[in-house]
Amino acid sequence: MVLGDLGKRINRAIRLMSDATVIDEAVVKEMLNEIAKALLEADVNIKYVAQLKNRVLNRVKFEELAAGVNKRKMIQGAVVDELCALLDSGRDPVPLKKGKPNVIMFVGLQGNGKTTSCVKYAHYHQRKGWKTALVCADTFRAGAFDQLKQNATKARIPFYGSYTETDPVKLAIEGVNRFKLDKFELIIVDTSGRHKQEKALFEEMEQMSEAVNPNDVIFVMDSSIGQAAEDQAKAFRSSVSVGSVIVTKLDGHAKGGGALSAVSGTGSPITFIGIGEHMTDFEPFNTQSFVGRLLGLGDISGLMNMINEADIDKDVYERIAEGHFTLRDMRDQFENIGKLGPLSSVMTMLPHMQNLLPAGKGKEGEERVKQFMVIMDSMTDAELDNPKIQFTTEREMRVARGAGVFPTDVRMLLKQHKEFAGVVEKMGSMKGLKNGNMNMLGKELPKMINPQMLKKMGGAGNLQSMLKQAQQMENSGAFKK
Ligand SMILES: Nc1nc2c(ncn2[C@@H]2O[C@H](COP(=O)(O)OP(=O)(O)OP(=O)(O)O)[C@@H](O)[C@H]2O)c(=O)[nH]1
Repeated sequence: MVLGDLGKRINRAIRLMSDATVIDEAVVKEMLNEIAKALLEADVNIKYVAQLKNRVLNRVKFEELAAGVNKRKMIQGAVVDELCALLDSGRDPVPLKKGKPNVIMFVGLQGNGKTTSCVKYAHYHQRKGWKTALVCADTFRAGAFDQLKQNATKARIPFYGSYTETDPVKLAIEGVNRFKLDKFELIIVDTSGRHKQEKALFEEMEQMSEAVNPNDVIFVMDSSIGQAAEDQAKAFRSSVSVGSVIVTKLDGHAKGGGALSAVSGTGSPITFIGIGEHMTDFEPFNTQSFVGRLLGLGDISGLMNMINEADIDKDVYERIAEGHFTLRDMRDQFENIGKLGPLSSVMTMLPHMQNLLPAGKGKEGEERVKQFMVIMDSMTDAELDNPKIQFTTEREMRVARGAGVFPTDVRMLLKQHKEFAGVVEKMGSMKGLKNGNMNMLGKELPKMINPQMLKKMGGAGNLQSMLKQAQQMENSGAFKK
């Protein structure tokens, strides 16, 4: 999870408070001091940290609390709400209009991730069905057009640019007009940056904005500058009408929390975050979801949206409900998860699941899943489709050779499959599960899971509440079949 350490420290402070025999003002103050320390180390401005502490304390008036009130839950809720408030700009982003040409201009300093984010943004919307195109109006940095061209080609996004034209405004107008004629719905204009905020950059931005009349201006900012983001965001806002912000490089910076809160403090909504160099290392930003994942509480509604949007094979869930789980089903499952997004991100959407992936090990888990898929690709159809398959040592060695791995890797895969298949078989024998009886599943599933793993998932209670949330989402029609 992005900012995993910050989340873990806040979580630990909340847990210590919850474990205290008596929860009084002193215990709550101690918890808030720990949370404040963690936030300050993430470079959150001291003024916001003090505000958060005061607001939580004001909400928990001990002398006025009625008997029987669940103090732990109430205090936890207050902390979550105030963390959300810390990241909430109070303003909605500019909505995009389907079926119309939306011109979006990207601005930011050089090297902050503007070009990369333009392509990620285009790719994200293209996957959601928007007719999207890119215009490279960065004539300042040599190589900017090549970078955009290469990435746009990889993502199959139409683009416009020139190696010879030196006037960025002229280029932008030509590109936007061409794509408007072709009825593109999202026309993204990448503009030049500079190493620092300087007159020439702001003048160019103003001219460009007047010329292409954008529906939205997105400011791209590197999170590594922490709370200094406030001044940068204000400077850009005073020059062009910035509608929203994309905060990049949150994958590697301890100061990310400071940057996010500082930007929100300027009143510009953060719409996306960049969490790596790859095209899919890009996530929509929503305060509730972000705080939920930061604290390991999960984001079931975000996960359901991802599942609905991804083109995944849902038949495998039917087979599981019937109690069958072959190696091919396991392969399909891995493929489905891969379609949702990076494994490390998907895991944080499930409550307490990030505990299963130790800090910084998300990529390792992803590599392991990829390796398992290569191993399964070296098996025969008969092996993949027989739920009770037994491998001889000879076959294990042959499959390992075919996949270019060690026989121990093959054995590890078979062991995992056997464990899953066992749970699935027991689930299949439970009457009512096929009709989606989550209550029954909530009671029975904890008995089938290895106790250590169950503990890491937050215990039986958490598993039940997770299933309940999923059921509520399903009942509300959020999960389309
Ligand atoms: N780790 C990480 N790297 C990123 C992220 N976003 C961008 N980068 C990297 O940051 C570097 C600079 O990104 P660019 O997109 O070229 O920056 P730019 O703002 O367009 O720069 P100019 O075009 O010169 O203004 C590249 O190496 C990117 O791969 C991110 O979210 N995480």
